[in-house]
Amino acid sequence: MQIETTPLAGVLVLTPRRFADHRGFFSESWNRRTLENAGVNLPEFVQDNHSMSRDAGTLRGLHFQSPPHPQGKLVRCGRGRLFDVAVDVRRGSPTYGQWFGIELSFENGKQLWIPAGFLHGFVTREPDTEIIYKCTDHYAPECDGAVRWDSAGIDWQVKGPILSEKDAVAQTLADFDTPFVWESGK
Ligand SMILES: Cc1cn([C@H]2C[C@H](O)[C@@H](COP(=O)(O)OP(=O)(O)O[C@H]3O[C@H](C)C(=O)[C@H](O)[C@H]3O)O2)c(=O)[nH]c1=O
Repeated sequence: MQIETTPLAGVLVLTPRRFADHRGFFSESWNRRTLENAGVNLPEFVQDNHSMSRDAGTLRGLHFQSPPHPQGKLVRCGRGRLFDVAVDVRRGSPTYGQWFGIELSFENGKQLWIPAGFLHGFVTREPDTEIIYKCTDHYAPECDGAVRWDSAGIDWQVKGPILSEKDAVAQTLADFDTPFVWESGK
C-alpha cells in the first residue's frame, strides 16, 4: 500500500498493491489493518456507494453532508477514468477554500481519502465511468448540501459539464456558510 499526503491536511492518496499474473490482477481494495500498520487510522465506514456516469464530462458535486452527519469518503474508480476533487471548507483551516484534485482510474487503482469537512466532486473523463466509495456516516438527505462546481476555482478541464438539476442551481462557495470547524492535527 502506497500512502501519500497532499497539500490539504488529512487528505491522503492511497494506492493498494496489485498482484498481476497471466489472468489479470488481485488487489485488497480495503484493509483496515494494512493502513493501521502504516500509522493511518481511518474512522469506521458504514455505507458503500457506487455510481455510474454514462457520458464523459459528467460532473457530480461539489457535495457535503453537514453535522450531525458529516461524511468522510474513501473514493476509487471501478471502471473508466475521473478527476476527483476535495475542497477544504473547515472554518479556521489554513487551507480553507483550497482544492486538491487527482485522476482516479481503473488503470491506476488510486484512492482518495477525504475526511469530513471537505466538499467532494468529480468529473468523468471517459464514458461509462464508475465510482465506488466508502462513507463514514449514513445518507442523511436533511444534511445533504451542494456548492457550485465552478465557484471554487477548480481547473476541471471540462466545458459545459453534464450536471444534475440540484448541482446546476447550487450556492457558490463565497455564499457557503460552512458548518465545519478546523480541528488542528486531525
Ligand atoms: C448520495 C446518496 C443519494 N441517494 C439517492 C438520492 C437520489 O434520489 C439519488 C441520486 O442522488 P444524487 O443526485 O445526490 O447523487 P450524486 O449526484 O451522485 O451525489 C453524490 O455525489 C457526490 C460526488 C458525493 O460525494 C456524494 O456521495 C453524493 O452527493 O440517490 C441515496 O439513496 N443515498 C445516498 O447516499
